[in-house]
Amino acid sequence: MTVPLLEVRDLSVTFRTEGVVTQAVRNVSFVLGRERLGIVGESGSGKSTTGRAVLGLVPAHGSVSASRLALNGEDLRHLTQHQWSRYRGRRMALVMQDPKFSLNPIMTVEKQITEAWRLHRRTTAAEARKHAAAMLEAVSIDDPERVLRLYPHQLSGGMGQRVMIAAMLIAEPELLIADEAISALDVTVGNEVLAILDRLVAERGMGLIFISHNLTAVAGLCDRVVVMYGGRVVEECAARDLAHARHPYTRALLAAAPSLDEPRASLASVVRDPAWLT
Ligand SMILES: Nc1ncnc2c1ncn2[C@@H]1O[C@H](COP(=O)(O)OP(=O)(O)OP(=O)(O)O)[C@@H](O)[C@H]1O
Repeated sequence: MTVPLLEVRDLSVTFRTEGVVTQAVRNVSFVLGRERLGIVGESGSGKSTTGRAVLGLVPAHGSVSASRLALNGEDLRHLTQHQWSRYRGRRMALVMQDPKFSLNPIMTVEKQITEAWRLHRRTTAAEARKHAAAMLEAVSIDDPERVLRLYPHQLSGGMGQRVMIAAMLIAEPELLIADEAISALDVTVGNEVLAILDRLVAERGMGLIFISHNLTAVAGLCDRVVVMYGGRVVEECAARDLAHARHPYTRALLAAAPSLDEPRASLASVVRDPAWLT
């Protein structure tokens, strides 16, 4: 039997802040191969917390439990912070929403891309620079030698996001988690970034978890989709079947998805059924 790239079983995350308990993720289970899995759901449904728990990035006031959390069969549940940082540096990576906040403003593009990579490998600065330039080419940046010398404020949003992707992929991770990775970009630039992710995931045989509000992007990019509501998975289907999803919440999400040619229902007007949470 082949071991899946990622196994998540009965994942729960609870936050305790000033006496208030929030159950952000409740018994979430899914399996990921070297494929693209979309996680969709409205704001607060637990998508990001699920992604962060897989990466060992839940803050200390959150408690995480799972009956299985494994990367290529390796149990991740009892890793120390040091072990987590090694997994994140080499085997798993996160691309977040806004490169403005993810890139270090006082580091050149070259430094951003090579720094984490050099921590894990013995390599010269010249070799690292060559590799970084090749990564910039892989994310369709023209004139990489020039761009390596720039600082984040000199990059457009789309270029910043490509630099982030280059920085995350230089270590050749097996799993990439993209959390609202195109939400801060305009439609055209967002589509370009999607096309780059699509190509890189296929070329490198990675697994991708693509967390997004954008059902159109998810349906276009992903193989399978998990729909979350109130911290739970309420539906899982092939991305091509998303338009025919059965669950009333997924249907409501689809009805509320923005469209250029017709007005859409507001998600706030959806009647919510407590039974979805049981
Ligand atoms: N660090 C945190 N401390 C306390 N509560 C948190 C924290 N992070 C998330 N939560 C809570 O957990 C729940 C799920 O949030 P989460 O960010 O995972 O949802 P989401 O579906 O990713 O939403 P969005 O699309 O707005 O990012 C929410 O109720 C949120 O307020």
